[in-house]
Amino acid sequence: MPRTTTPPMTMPDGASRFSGSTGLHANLITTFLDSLFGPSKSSKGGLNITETHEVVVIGAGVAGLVAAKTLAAEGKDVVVVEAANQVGGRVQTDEYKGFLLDRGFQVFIEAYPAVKRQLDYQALDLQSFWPGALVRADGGFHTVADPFRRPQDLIKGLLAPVGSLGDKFKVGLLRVQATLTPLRAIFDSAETDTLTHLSKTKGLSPAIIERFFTPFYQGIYLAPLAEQSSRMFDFVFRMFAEGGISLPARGIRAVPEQLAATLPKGSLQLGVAALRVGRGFVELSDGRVLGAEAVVVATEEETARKLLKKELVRERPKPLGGRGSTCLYYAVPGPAPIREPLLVLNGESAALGGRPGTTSGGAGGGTAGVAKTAGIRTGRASARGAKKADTASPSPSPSSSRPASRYPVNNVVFLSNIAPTYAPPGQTLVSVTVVGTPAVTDAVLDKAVKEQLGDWFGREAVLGQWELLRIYRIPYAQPRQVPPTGPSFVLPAAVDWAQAGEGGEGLFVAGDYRNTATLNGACESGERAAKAVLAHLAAHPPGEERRQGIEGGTLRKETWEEGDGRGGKRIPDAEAQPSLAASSSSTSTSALPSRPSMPRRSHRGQDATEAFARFRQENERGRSTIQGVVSGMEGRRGSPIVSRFREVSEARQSPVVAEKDMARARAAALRVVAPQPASSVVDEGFNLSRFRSDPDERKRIIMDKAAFTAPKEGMRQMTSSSALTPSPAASTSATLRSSGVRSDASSGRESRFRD
Ligand SMILES: Cc1cc2nc3c(=O)[nH]c(=O)nc-3n(C[C@H](O)[C@H](O)[C@H](O)COP(=O)(O)OP(=O)(O)OC[C@H]3O[C@@H](n4cnc5c(N)ncnc54)[C@H](O)[C@@H]3O)c2cc1C
Repeated sequence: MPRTTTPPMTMPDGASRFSGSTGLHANLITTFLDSLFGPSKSSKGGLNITETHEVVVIGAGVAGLVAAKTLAAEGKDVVVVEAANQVGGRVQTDEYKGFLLDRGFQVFIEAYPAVKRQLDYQALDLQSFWPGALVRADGGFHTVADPFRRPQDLIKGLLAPVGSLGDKFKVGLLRVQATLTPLRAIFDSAETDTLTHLSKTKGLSPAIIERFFTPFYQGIYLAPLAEQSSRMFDFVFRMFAEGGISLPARGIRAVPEQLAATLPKGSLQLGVAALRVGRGFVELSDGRVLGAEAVVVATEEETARKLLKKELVRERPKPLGGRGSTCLYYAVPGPAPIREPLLVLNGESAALGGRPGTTSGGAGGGTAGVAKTAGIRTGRASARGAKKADTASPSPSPSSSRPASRYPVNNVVFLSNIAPTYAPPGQTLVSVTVVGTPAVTDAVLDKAVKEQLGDWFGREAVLGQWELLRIYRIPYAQPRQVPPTGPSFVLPAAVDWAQAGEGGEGLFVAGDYRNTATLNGACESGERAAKAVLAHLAAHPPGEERRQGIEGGTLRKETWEEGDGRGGKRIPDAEAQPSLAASSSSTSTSALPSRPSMPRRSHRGQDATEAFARFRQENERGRSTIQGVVSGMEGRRGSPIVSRFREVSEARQSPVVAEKDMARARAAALRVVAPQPASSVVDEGFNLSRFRSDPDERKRIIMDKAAFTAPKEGMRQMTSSSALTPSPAASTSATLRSSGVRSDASSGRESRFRD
């Protein structure tokens, strides 16, 4: 790909008149102002970069939030763009009539290692399930508890008609083995499907598979056991053995909300979708184009494949596809018919005609059956389940005479038994999970569910008192993970377009489809993407991706105005003022990299010019503190530009800088305190772009003591030997040190500013 030349940089009114060292200062200051004032514009190749960041993350699901959190914690200037109006992606909770309704029944598995690293469990106020389940079989409910954690239920468990004594012994062994197997070994192990794994490898009987493992794991995988990797079974089984399952008291949405709360203020942009992604830029649905050193695409697989076509398609020619689930919520007056905080499983799968070796199982067959009764087409997986269920041999259980079509439920939970906060006082919240998304009306589904649960909990109560609150149909709840997943179970975090000769370095991916289809997989892939981004940023000087990623072309005569709070909107060419690029004739400006220019309209442009002029005056008097500029502009207190200035100024001068200001202040400091060469160097054509990108150039300038002017107040000249290190990361930290930023050695973060 041809390297594009750097276009002339546009300057705010007045700035282009400066030349020589003043001109350079002007450029540095303009750069600084850009970093302070947010959206501004640079034109390149028909793309108008409206603001720039070190990293843009696309998607505020758990994976994107973890990536952003990790990067922000390292002091990176990161922005997250999210198409929806809230964070969390698939992890959502709605409040309705005083109930907390998670969008689809989900559980919080406490042992997940990456989840543990990322979340503060205490703050989530986790409300626990009892370890085990209540299995509906043979017309009654039977407790199957984890004897290691609820030994008091051991006898009940042994007596339950859910498999033989031999089965129960084998499950105990399986549990011990699981905790002794390293996680890595699980994902490296020979792989088959879960049904074969349980029946053939582990030697479990059809009874325990059908009555316990099928509804339990089908509720997790949202797919028949025959379509799920045995590695996933071993992983999740181990997680259950190691820790509890629970729900945050405020609903599952507390998970992404906690992650989002760690991000710097202003770094989340909701309700704006990424339309196009390339090396160094992201084009958004509101018309803006963000420039970035690195871009993390943390959407679901389908969108990621649209945004990053070539590489993801080559990586996996066909997408994994998704699995759906349907969740019905009911309000029940008074207490629940079952008081224990337990998951209730439909162990009557035998009644549905399922058997090991088929893919039926309780809900799979039932779901399709509902649709079949209603004469409506279902999704492929459900239909397959129905076919097998219909042809299987009948069970000897008392329920066997019932037609499968009437029994869609996979599992039921009286959620307010687990977390009383999920229901208003005096009421019970019931969640009912149906695997898949049956193509039947809500009324048909509600009727089928109530009929089944009427048999379980009493027809009069269920049909007469249970009020349907909402039905959530989620066609894409999880990516499918059908064996063989092979060595690519965990996919790489970086998209190496450069390798393909297409210059795509700086593009990264995250999401549960690149790992296990769980919260843990999402967290882990977010962590890995962030790690890859950090390595990339350390190896590539700032500006490189943006400069190289946007192909050459003509400058668009467009400008921007403020107004929508997200960086403004386009003003048609005809209304645009004459291009500033044309009036920017200074030699020094043309030598600069593709920094965004200041918008020229309204108070913002005036303020920028005024701030700049004020800054210059202060600078000449050796008082180039930002505070000086702010105090000089007291009269314009109401103006957003002044308050923004003040905010950053205060952050920079306070002894302890809040996390939220760190990234922006760091970026600002990097630009402002870049060494200011004397006029001789400027005359040679000091090139900030080259200074940033070319280690030799940087070294040359730094080594040439004569090339420096005396540092101004509040800015220290770089003297430490580490400042000479050609690595951009080292240069950055030296620069920060020179500006009074103390680096916290243990965390690698800058933790403090001083003037
Ligand atoms: C019903 C249900 C039950 C589940 N149960 C469990 C469970 O019990 N345990 C468990 O561990 N996991 C469970 N999961 C899975 C878990 O929730 C997911 O694995 C995880 O949330 C995926 O996170 P993600 O960040 O990879 O993707 P997502 O959450 O899908 O996030 C992707 C984000 O990208 C955004 N986006 C998409 N396109 C664009 C664009 N062009 N521009 C900007 N933004 C865009 C989306 O709006 C979304 O916010 C369940 C999921 C569901 C739905």
